[in-house]
Amino acid sequence: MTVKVKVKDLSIIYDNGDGVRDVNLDIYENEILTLLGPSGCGKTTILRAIGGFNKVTQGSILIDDQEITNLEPEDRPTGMVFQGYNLWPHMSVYDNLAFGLKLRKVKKVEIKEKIKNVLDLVKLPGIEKKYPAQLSGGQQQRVAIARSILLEPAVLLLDEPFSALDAKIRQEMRLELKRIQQDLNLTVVFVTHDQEEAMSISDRIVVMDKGHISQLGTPNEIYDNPQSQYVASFIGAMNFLPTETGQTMAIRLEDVLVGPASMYEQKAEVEAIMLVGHYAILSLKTQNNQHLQSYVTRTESAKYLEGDAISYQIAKYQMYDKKEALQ
Ligand SMILES: Nc1ncnc2c1ncn2[C@@H]1O[C@H](COP(=O)(O)OP(=O)(O)OP(=O)(O)O)[C@@H](O)[C@H]1O
Repeated sequence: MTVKVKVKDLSIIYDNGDGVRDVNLDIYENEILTLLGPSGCGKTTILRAIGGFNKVTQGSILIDDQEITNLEPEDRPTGMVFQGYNLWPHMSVYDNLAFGLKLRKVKKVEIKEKIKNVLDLVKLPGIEKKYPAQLSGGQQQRVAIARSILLEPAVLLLDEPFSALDAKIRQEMRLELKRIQQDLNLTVVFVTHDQEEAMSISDRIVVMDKGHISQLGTPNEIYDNPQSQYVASFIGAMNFLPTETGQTMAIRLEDVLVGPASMYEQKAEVEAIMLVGHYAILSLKTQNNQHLQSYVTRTESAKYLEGDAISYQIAKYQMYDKKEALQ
């Protein structure tokens, strides 16, 4: 795999001491790499540094083996889309899209052609004459992405681009982005604090915690093998049970198998049944008064009532040292 962006020993320390420290990261060509973590963990700081919007305290950033650490944003082969839609409200979609191309002295007929093609790509054909205020949030964000793509960046940087959109449009936009990225073979660095979003669009995810990388891996690697309790708590749903040895046992909800009272060795009582669309979450109280949750199908959930005696088995779990505080 070709390394497109290399982040080497990068530290960015703000005046108040916050920031990111000693970040090392290789981003491959044609991948969507997501920086994921809670607010303030340093995702945006890294993304902005790649785009040239943050002063680097130490370390370097290379794109296609060329050092770009101190270049101005406009001199880098990157395109950035921010949280808001950042279209110019007084300009038509056409003028918004044409702006960067005109600066690059692209010929008028060519600009027209490129804008037509990119609007087809983001599935908004024929909206050249509209103004941003006449578009929905999702449409505006597609235009913002189209504007970045038009300049053919080597790397597309997206900072929570869908966070202002409602859940359904957000999901559609994820699929759209994945399609566009594959159509154009783009290298994308994506920032989000939404683990579901990260899981669904990324080739690889960087889970961040307080200015450093906690874990880097494919969505499956991170889901199946979280290397710390912090990562385990951040990705997907988990049961955390304290053990007698002072460690914490982490169990995915799908790894708690439940059945009638005689089925498994471990016994429990049904505390609550919560329907969540096509499946349900069964809450159990174990014999030593611990609480466990399990995913069951709707059909399965209909077999139980609160207070029923049932049995369970833990199919898979991981142990973490208690020393590591849950965040
Ligand atoms: N310009 C700045 N000056 C001082 N501190 C800053 C500045 N920008 C960010 N920080 C601090 O640096 C840390 C990392 O911030 P950053 O914006 O990168 O986090 P984030 O993970 O992107 O968070 P969010 O999801 O809220 O955007 C935070 O503690 C933040 O308060």
